[in-house]
Amino acid sequence: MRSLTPPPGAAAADRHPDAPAPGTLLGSHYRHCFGCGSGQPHGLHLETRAGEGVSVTAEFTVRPVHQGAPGLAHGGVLTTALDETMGSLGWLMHVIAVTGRLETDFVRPVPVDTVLHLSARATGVHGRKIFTSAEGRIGGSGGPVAVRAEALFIQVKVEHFTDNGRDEEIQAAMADPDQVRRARAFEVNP
Ligand SMILES: CCCCCCCCCCCCCC(=O)SCCNC(=O)CCNC(=O)[C@H](O)C(C)(C)COP(=O)(O)OP(=O)(O)OC[C@H]1O[C@@H](n2cnc3c(N)ncnc32)[C@H](O)[C@@H]1OP(=O)(O)O
Repeated sequence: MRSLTPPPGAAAADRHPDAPAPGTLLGSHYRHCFGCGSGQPHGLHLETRAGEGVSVTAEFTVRPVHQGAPGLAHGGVLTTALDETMGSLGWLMHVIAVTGRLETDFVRPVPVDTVLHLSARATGVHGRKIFTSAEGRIGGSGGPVAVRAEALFIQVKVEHFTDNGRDEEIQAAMADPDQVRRARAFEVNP
C-alpha cells in the first residue's frame, strides 16, 4: 500500500504569487464537472473558496439525489466532495494535477439537507506528487467531523486531458472564447 504521508525530503506546497486572495470564491473549473459545475443538475455544486497558504474551504449541501441509505448521503458522493475540494488546491499552486490515490474515513452518517463544511490543504510536494488532506464537518466549520480523507495528486500535462478525453467535450472546451474558463476547464492557469 503506497503511503499518503509526505516522505522525508518532501517540500512544503507553494502558493503561487497570482493565486486568488484568501476568501475569494474560486467558482467552477468546468461547467460540466460533477463536483462543481452548474451544468450538472444532479452534481454536487460545490462552492470553493481560497484559504491561507495552499488551503481551501467549500460547502456541499446534500440533496435527495445524493442518497445511499434512506435519508443519508452516499459514501461515494461524500468522497467525491472531498476529492473535488482537494483537487481545487491545484488552482492555488498553478499546477494541473489528477487524483492518483484517495482514502476516506467515514466518521458519522450525513443526513440529507446537511450542509457539509469542507476544508482541504496541501501537506507536501515530492516531485510530481502533491499530498493533501481534507475533512468535512456538520453544522459549521467548528462542527463535528463527519468525513476525512487523504489523497495523492499527480501533476500531469494538459495532454492528459486532450489525449484521453472524448473529442466532443475537448473540442467544446477548447473553443470556449472565455480565456480563463477555457484554461480552467483543464485547470491550466493563464
Ligand atoms: C475535460 C475537462 C477535464 C478537467 C479536469 C480538471 C482537473 C481536475 C479537477 C479536480 C477533479 C477532482 C480530481 C479528479 O477526480 S481527477 C480524475 C481521477 N483521476 C484519474 O483519472 C487519474 C488516472 N490515472 C492516471 O492518469 C495515471 O495513473 C497518473 C497520471 C495518476 C500517474 O501516471 P504517470 O505515468 O503520469 O505517473 P508515474 O507512474 O510516472 O508516477 C509518478 C509518481 O506518482 C506515483 N503514483 C502514481 N500513481 C500512484 C497511485 N495511484 N498511488 C500512489 N502513487 C502513485 C508513482 O509511484 C511515482 O512516484 P515516484 O516514483 O516519483 O516517487
